[in-house]
Amino acid sequence: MHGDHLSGPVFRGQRRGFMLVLSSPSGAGKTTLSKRLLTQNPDLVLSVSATTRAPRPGEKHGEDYYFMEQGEFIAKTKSNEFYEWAKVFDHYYGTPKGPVEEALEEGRDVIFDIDWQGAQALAESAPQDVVRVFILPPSLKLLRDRLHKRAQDSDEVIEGRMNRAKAEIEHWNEYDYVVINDDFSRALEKLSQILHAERLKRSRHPWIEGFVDALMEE
Ligand SMILES: Nc1ncnc2c1ncn2[C@@H]1O[C@H](COP(=O)(O)OP(=O)(O)OP(=O)(O)O)[C@@H](O)[C@H]1O
Ligand SMILES: Nc1nc2c(ncn2[C@@H]2O[C@H](COP(=O)(O)O)[C@@H](O)[C@H]2O)c(=O)[nH]1
Repeated sequence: MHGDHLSGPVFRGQRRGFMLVLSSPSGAGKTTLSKRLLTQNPDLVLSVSATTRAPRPGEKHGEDYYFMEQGEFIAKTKSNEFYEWAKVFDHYYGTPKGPVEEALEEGRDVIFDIDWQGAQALAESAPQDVVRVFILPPSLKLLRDRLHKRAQDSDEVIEGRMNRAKAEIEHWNEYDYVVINDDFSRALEKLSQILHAERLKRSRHPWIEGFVDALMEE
């Protein structure tokens, strides 16, 4: 029965995966939201970025980021190993190509936590495969509070990130969806709804054409 292909492992390979891209000003909650979405959906793949910034307490190489020196990062840009890369808050960040391509070809959806520059680059390179979600904080005051409560950056770094917040927010209308992360559970539920609705889109299920043809022949 073809309808069974809409869920479960049989579904894999029936379609190419898509890229669920989350952006927001720093501290709005996209990392926390994406980690929870991944826990709820173990079939989703996280795109682990490379960065030249130093690890925060508790961050693990290969899990949160691939931490590397600037020289190694630049060499990788030259050998075309990134889908996209950008300078954000004085450090380099980039999306390694290999794991993302592999996951998409296996029909697995990949979640990204990247800035507006990265989101634009992905959407330009693969417009059919990219779903963009912008996460907004309820207010700039609460954004600052969250950055302080996270307690992982110096006051100077936090001020730098707050100074960039409006420049990031200016790109909100380039995104397919906007979610205000006020109540965390509600924001997570919205993100989950976006993921599941996108998975059901007709354009992602070319096999349905054959199913309808067969139906019409009955
Ligand atoms: N809805 C929420 N209400 C209150 N606190 C929240 C909410 N969502 C996330 N937070 C907290 O806000 C802080 C910042 O969240 P997070 O690190 O996920 O932001 P981010 O957008 O990924 O930031 P960055 O771009 O700097 O990586 C964390 O301490 C997180 O626990
Ligand atoms: N264009 C890209 N932006 C990225 C990537 N990985 C992370 N980011 C963005 O950088 C800032 C800062 O992140 P932080 O972990 O230092 O707080 C944030 O907006 C991320 O979304 C990437 O591969 N490409």
